[in-house]
Amino acid sequence: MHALSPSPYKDVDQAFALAKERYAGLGVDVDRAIGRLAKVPISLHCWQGDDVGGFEDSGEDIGGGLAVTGNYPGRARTPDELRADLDLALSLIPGTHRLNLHASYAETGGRPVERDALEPAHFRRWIEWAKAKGMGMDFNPTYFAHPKAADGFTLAHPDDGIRKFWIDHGIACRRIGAAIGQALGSPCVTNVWIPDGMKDTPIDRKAPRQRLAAALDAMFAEPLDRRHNLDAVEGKLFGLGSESYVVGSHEFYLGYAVSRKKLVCLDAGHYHPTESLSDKISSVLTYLDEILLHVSRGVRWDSDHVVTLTDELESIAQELVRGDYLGRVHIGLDFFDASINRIAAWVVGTRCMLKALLMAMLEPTAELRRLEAEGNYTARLAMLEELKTLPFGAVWDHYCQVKDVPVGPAWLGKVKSYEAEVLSRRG
Ligand SMILES: C[C@H](O)[C@H](O)[C@@H](O)C(=O)CO
Ligand SMILES: [Mn+2]
Repeated sequence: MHALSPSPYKDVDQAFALAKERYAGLGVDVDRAIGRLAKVPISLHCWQGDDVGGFEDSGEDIGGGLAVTGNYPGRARTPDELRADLDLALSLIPGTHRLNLHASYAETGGRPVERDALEPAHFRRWIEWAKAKGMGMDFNPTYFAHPKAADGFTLAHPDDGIRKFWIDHGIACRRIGAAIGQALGSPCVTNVWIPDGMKDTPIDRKAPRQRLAAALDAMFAEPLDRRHNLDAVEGKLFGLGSESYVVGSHEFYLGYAVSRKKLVCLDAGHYHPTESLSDKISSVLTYLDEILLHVSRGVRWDSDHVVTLTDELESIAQELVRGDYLGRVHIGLDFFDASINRIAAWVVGTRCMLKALLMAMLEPTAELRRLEAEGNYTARLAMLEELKTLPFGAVWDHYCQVKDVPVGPAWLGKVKSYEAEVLSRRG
């Protein structure tokens, strides 16, 4: 037990010792699994903390076919509040992680700065904050909540001037991404998602896609050091108000990423409900060196519910571990829920992602592979079901304890105290 860990669970060590024996009986080295998990950063998205509001104070609606529901008190209203909330969330999640920031979270000293004129200096305080915590950062141009995106088109806009504005925003953001990556000594994944699409059946599906490809080429023209910045492109099946046609579909971006050597971003909420992100990982990694994940949870029309330990989350983690893909996959989260405590949402989602990875790392994969290769599908199925009730929780509790974060639901008490002392005082 970690000397500094005040845990209400006196039996964590004992349970861990028994669990370790159980896993060892299956040939699984629990300590190795824990060591592997500790090396996996999850990129926490800033936008869960303030309902995707950002700090531009432009008065614009979120737009872009995105919707945040709920009015739980305590939304972060300033960058300092958001950083304080993230500080608390990160203190309740085992391991060292990353921050995923949107361009609309710039700090411009109260002076409005247009998005095509943003510079690394506007993110200096975020970079300093991450550096002090030994964290890396990822970045996103913001193609919504802006008058020039009000008609639902940005990089595929038919108007040359508007398209140019958004290309220049992308150029500015790639430079900011590179500055972040250089400052923090870890490549920044700069992910492009645009809302462009149509509510009803378009006549011309072709021209907007041709404009988007050309706009992306112009935006990506400047070569940047891959040690500092990695470009990613994120597709989507539909959005609110773009139900019939999305210019940047999955197929569009997969083709773009393969032909231009970019990362594709797979968002778990962006496919037809009968499709699963987990099945796409090994397909796209056959052709791409690296990808970005936006781990989310789609529920009916909404693509962005808080991540929980679902079968699909377990499958995603299994694919990453079984395929030995962790060095090629950047794991980010993407959800926004304003109906519950926003810090708790980060903690639940990130802890679930880590739990799923740990479960996958505790799998006797070599043995399961052997059964499959022998065609022994009966034993494969039986083993997969038996593995589900192994004492995984005891290993997770031990991991939280050695990483000096609360074991079990004890973290919720810290969030509730912060809610009473800090969040409830926000207007
Ligand atoms: C706020 C993000 O950029 C956004 O969620 C995007 O990644 C997305 O998934 C849009 O549906
Ligand atoms: Mn996403």
